[in-house]
Amino acid sequence: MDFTAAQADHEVTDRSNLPAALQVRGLNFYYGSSHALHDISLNFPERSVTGMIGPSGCGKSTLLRVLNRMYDLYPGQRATGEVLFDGKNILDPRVDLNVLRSRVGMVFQKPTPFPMSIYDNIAFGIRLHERVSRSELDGRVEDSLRRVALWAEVQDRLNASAIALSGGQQQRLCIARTIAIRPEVILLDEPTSALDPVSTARIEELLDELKTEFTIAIVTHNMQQAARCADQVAFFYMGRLIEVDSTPRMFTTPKEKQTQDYITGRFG
Ligand SMILES: Nc1ncnc2c1ncn2[C@@H]1O[C@H](COP(=O)(O)OP(=O)(O)OP(=O)(O)O)[C@@H](O)[C@H]1O
Repeated sequence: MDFTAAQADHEVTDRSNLPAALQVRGLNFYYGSSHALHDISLNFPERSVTGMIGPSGCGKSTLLRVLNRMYDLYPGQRATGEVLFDGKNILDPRVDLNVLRSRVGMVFQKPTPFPMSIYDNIAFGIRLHERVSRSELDGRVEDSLRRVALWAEVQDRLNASAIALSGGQQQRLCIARTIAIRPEVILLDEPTSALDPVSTARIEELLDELKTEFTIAIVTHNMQQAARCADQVAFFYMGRLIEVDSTPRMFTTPKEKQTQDYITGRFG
């Protein structure tokens, strides 16, 4: 891969010295008796993008779903170890999951707007977590839509159904919905895999802006995307974290042979 060309338009810097917003320590994860993640330890530096790459089935999405306890919705799935967020282990059963998920937001592969108006898609989550006046709500909706560069396209049809938006617009709406709640961390699971190249580029530009304020973790199959967007990249293989490093080092001088084989397209 031509790493320099992939990065040309994006600022990717070594932010690994920033304090970690999330610290994963000795994490193991099980789907029933199937051991899917093995002893993962990984820091997510604050106000940075961490890219998670690796072949299908290596555990990227599983790790992402641990970071906001999404797996808790499914019986038989369990995690051991620690994920420290603000000094507290979010795997602790006493953690309030509504609060956690308002602080650690998630955007999925397929855009998932609610079957309601564009305005209500954003307002819904805000109303769920806070008591705000109508004028403040209007301001928050507008601000969130502006942040994802959607305001100009939808300001005249805020009461129209979100389902009528294009796929790229829907995904930006889902990101707006997530940031409207003012989380600290945003998790994105292959957020552009269902989008065309123009919509993908817009989302990637957006991530560059959002990282000034939020800590971002993104799962991607697309190595050019990881090179363009991420400040650090973590490579997973068969449920293990093989290597994590700053993006330039990861793509130019990976330490492990498995990483090298993967990024040069020898498998995966
Ligand atoms: N609900 C489930 N029940 C049982 N096993 C599961 C479940 N979901 C995932 N797994 C298994 O856990 C492992 C990790 O899966 P995961 O979806 O995290 O991988 P991934 O790296 O995100 O893959 P992909 O890139 O294909 O999305 C795989 O072996 C998968 O088969």
